[in-house]
Amino acid sequence: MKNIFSELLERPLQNNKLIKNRYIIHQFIGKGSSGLAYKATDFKTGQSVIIKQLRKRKRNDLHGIESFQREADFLKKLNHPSIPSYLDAFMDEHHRFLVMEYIEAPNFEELIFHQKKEYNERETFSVLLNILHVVKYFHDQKIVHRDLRIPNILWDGIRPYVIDFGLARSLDEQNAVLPKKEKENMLFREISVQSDFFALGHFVLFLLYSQFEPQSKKEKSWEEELDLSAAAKKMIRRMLQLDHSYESADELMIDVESFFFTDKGTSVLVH
Ligand SMILES: Nc1ncnc2c1ncn2[C@@H]1O[C@H](COP(=O)(O)OP(=O)(O)OP(=O)(O)O)[C@@H](O)[C@H]1O
Repeated sequence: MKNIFSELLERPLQNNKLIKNRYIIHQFIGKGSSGLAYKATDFKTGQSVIIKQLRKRKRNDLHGIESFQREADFLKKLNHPSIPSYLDAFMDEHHRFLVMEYIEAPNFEELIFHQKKEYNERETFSVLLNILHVVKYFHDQKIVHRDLRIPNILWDGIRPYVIDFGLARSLDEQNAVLPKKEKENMLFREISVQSDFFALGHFVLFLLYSQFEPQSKKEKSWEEELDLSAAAKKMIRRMLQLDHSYESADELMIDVESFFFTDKGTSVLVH
């Protein structure tokens, strides 16, 4: 009960509030499972930033603090134009905060469901290839994201951006004991590169379904509903681990690249 009330009473910080004598809050963006997010300006540098604030109910919870800390550590370690740069982390008497570069781009949830963008097969796999360059970068650093869902991938029309490393883990922790709720969702949450490909399989299906218009009320599988090339089906089946799974981002990238040399996929390569 206490948690429900403290959650309801957890009011976001007010616009124009100054924190750490440095950051001015402009806009409350939303509440996620672990924190509240704000758009702000660092008035020392003039830069737009995102400030994440650990939720009240998580601030004494070891898992909550650890995952907040992990996200800060991974962002510090990663240095890539498609991943927000780590800027700062600090505590005041009530809260923990993480500050990162603000990325001006809509996410795929916004693009598909609000802007009603549609993606055909070639466009979908072109977007995927661009994302795989980023995924390869962090997999090479032995980091798996474990939450590559449409709200966590942003797109400015040229470049993808991967945000929210709150569930990311190091591949060195492959034998770590996962919380029970993560165990129930092993294909998404396993500490392995395959869990990121599994999530990307679902990501690809979200993009492909943007063009889909149901012909009947009968529920069918994606393979029956979508009119896909054999190459596309094969890649998605492997990402979803219905057939033997991909071992690395390189292996998947080779398949995506060769898809563009088949009839269906001429030259929409954007890097
Ligand atoms: N670097 C960034 N640039 C722009 N917007 C961002 C950035 N990081 C986060 N956001 C925005 O803030 C929202 C919340 O951030 P994030 O997903 O990292 O928080 P979370 O608490 O882990 O949320 P969830 O539980 O939904 O995964 C995102 O949906 C996104 O719209």
